[in-house]
Amino acid sequence: QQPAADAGDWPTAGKDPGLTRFSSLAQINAGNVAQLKLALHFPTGNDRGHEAAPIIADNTMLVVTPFPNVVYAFDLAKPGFPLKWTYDPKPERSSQGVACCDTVNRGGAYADGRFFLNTLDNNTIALDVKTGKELWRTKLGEIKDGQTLTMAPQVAKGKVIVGNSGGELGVRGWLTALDAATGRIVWRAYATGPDKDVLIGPNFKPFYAADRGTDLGVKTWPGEGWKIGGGTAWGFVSYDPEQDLLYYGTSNPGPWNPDQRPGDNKYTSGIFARRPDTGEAVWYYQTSPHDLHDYDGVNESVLVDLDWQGTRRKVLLHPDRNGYLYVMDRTTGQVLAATPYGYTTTSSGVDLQTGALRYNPAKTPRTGETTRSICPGSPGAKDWQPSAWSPRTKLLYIPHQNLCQDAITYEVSYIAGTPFVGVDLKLYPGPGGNRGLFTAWDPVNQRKAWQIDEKFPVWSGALVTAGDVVFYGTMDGYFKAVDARNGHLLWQFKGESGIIGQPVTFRGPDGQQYVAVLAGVGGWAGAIVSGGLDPRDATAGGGFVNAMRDLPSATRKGGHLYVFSLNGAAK
Ligand SMILES: O=C(O)c1cc(C(=O)O)c2c(n1)C(=O)C(=O)c1cc(C(=O)O)[nH]c1-2
Repeated sequence: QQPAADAGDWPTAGKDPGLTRFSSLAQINAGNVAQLKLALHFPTGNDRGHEAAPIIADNTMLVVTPFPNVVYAFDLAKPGFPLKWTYDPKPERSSQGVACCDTVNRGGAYADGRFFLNTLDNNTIALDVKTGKELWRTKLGEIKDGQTLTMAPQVAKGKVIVGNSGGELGVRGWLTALDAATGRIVWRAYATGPDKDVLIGPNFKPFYAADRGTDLGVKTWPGEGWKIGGGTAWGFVSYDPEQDLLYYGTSNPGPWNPDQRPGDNKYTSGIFARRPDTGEAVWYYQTSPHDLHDYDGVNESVLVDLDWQGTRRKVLLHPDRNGYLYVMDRTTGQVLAATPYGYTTTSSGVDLQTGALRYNPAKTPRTGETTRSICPGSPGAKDWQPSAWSPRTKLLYIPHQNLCQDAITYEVSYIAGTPFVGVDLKLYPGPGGNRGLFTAWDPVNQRKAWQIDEKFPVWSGALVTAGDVVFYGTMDGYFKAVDARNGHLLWQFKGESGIIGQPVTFRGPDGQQYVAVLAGVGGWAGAIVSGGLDPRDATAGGGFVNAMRDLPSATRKGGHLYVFSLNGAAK
């Protein structure tokens, strides 16, 4: 939506502040993409899930690995893209023990000659892109409390925006802004607790009555439950310079067992709009009040302008884990539409008058009981894997999954730095049996334009270009290019490991268009391979192992950077 400074670069994970993941480059198009050739293959030597978006700026490609979060900088101005420098942040090893879902990292962000990254052990670091020299490092949290950092930072108005992880360990969630020049913490906004901690003041104007009130971050919890109540901010953050608002989602409340936390559990599992200068909250909308199934609210909000029922509206598109594709007025937080884009048994719709999600009472987990056919399961209709928007086709390209689950719920005690869940899951394929879907969604007409079935969950990001080509990867290792208009497969490449990374495209100094993606299976969905989990234990890996028993025979672990172009290797 907002044009990037240089269309040939890819400065932040979402490409532009609105997270469209759309590139205006069109050298590679639907007619010639079948001729793509490998231009660079770089094994990272790291066996964990590779979720990062390569970042392109200053003729440099910057890649962050999973723990130990090594940064590789490639010189795009030289033939063959040789390494320019590497940087090892040497994070504390114990951080691996508290990461919920593999030891992933979703990549860094570039601004003004600097590269910003988060390490699993809770540091945000700034590097000089020319030299790889560390400029500053700020510690933001404690491993012993169960905190980690996995998200890709955003940069807005000279600030680096970072959110924590640890919603499965009773971590109290926050979003923090650091001064990009010095690393000083400018503000921190908690998701739970009194208004002063949540940075709620006189300018907080939620659209729906259910989200209005004083100190709801305390009053919607039993006792002091808000102190260990989750609401982390581990997803992508979007920024609208015109509205001067940041948008991001908060994670699930802790523990998962809903009987232990009666109330709405504000401000978890919802979307915040905040001012980047002060962190002050402007609106909030709770997608899943009193979240019953770990649906979170962290999925990306893509900022687009739409012709909506006769008027031009500034909206955000938010494909939530709870199964609904929300079209919201991003200036007010009003829900204009909430349409299921996956199979759902846990609710029967969203009331557009009150904003309330209509839960199906038959699917409410109760302590001591087993609840069956919870659809979507806890990873939701879509997890963290980000969608892409094309202003040409006016479609949102959503990589996602089709999974249901049975859940056994029990009482859990809080012990700092250990799982605070109280639910054992067993995930399995949803209707049709295919575990993955790639959906092109038309938000104006609130329907699918086309859809591709995939065997495994589609756990990679999506990329769309002005050449009307959409790219995504599969967990069994295919990197695919499909026609943005109809989903027809145009090209595919089989990589050495399953793909859960975020594909990007850029123009090299030689004028050629390149496409880059990381392979390296893992994350929550691929933990059976990257973590070597035992397929006989159905509840292993948070219950995901049960749905992925055939993944180890379809791919193997290992990180690889692949770069493609029409003419092959960079000259
Ligand atoms: O609540 C949290 O703090 C938190 C953190 C993370 C993470 O940091 O990776 C995930 C989740 N929750 C989560 O619910 C989830 O489904 C998930 C999947 C993945 C992944 O990388 O595959 N991470 C996470």
